[in-house]
Amino acid sequence: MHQTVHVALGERSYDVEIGPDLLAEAGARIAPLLKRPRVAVLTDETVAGLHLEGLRAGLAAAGIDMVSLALPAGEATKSWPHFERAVEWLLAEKVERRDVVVALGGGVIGDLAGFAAAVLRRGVRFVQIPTSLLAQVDSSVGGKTGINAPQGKNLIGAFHQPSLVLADTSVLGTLTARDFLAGYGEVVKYGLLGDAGFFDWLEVNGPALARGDMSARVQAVTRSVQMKADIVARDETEQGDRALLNLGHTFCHALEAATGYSDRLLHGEGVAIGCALAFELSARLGLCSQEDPSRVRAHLKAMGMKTDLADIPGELPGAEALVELMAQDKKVVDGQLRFILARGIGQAFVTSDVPREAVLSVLEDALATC
Ligand SMILES: O=C(O)C(=O)C[C@@H](O)[C@H](O)[C@H](O)COP(=O)(O)O
Repeated sequence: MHQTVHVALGERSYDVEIGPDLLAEAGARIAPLLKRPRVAVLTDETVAGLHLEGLRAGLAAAGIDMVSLALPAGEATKSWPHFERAVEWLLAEKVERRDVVVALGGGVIGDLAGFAAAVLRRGVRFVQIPTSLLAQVDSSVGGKTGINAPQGKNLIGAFHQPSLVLADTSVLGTLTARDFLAGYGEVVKYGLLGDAGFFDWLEVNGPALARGDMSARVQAVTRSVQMKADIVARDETEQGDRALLNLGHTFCHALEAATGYSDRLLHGEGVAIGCALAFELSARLGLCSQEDPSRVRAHLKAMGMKTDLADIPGELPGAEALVELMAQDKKVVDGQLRFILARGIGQAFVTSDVPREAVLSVLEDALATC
């Protein structure tokens, strides 16, 4: 059942291994990268309780020692204080330039550990062991690392590719339903941005995925990672096409900032709502038919996911304030915001030709239902 996706980036190329029970094989798979049999593992407290001993045993089976630091779970950890703590710990552990840092966790840990590895002694290698669906299909692949700033999401960071990604699909079984569905938001994104057939497949197989069907999970993770690998190989540093992977994220990042990176809205939940809004905006601009946003929302709802701004608990700021938050988006060029819109399901494209009034009107209508 194991699959391998190769990310072709010249001397920065690496494999993404996907399948059940990979944690037990971690030592054998990481060993070829090591100059000495020792790794430093960054993780979070929740994941540590569930999977750190499994990783320790997998490494020990290949004679590899590990030291570990567990940070608090949650998006608030992607911030300067925890980043500083992680870097200082790696220095205290005397992690050397030829050593390997391991990120064991979801997107927060992967992004933070990757950024720590990028700056430690001006760059050490790192291995991603993503434990959430979101991290397996998205954040562990492609080398975007970083932390959030008070001004916005992921505003401080570096491109730093991992040397290997081990996506153990068995560990998805320990996710809460909420976390699994948040990650599913990123899976749906791939169908929406570039593969209508995959979206059709998800409409049929999404419920089986959520129930834990391992073969469906491996298939969905592999298709998602393959799509991401192809895009990243064409455009590693987001000069063009890579921005397609940002479908739904312009709205999402503004909503995450507006909710204070709190438990009110998980990143993947914001992506799902953001994709629904991006399709609504596309339909209103006459780019796609009105059936497309309806179909997107129908599938998200059928999966029991957050779809509307009304699904976010607590107060939200007004439409003007949300658009203002978007001004910090990394896709802004010469002060002009760029959006990922769609001509249909599977047909996303990047454009700066979006009237501010159209964005405001989509948001005002969405806020009116809150
Ligand atoms: O890898 C990418 O490129 C993406 O845009 C994938 C996104 O799903 C991911 O959330 C990414 O971290 C967002 O990047 P950002 O540059 O918009 O912060």
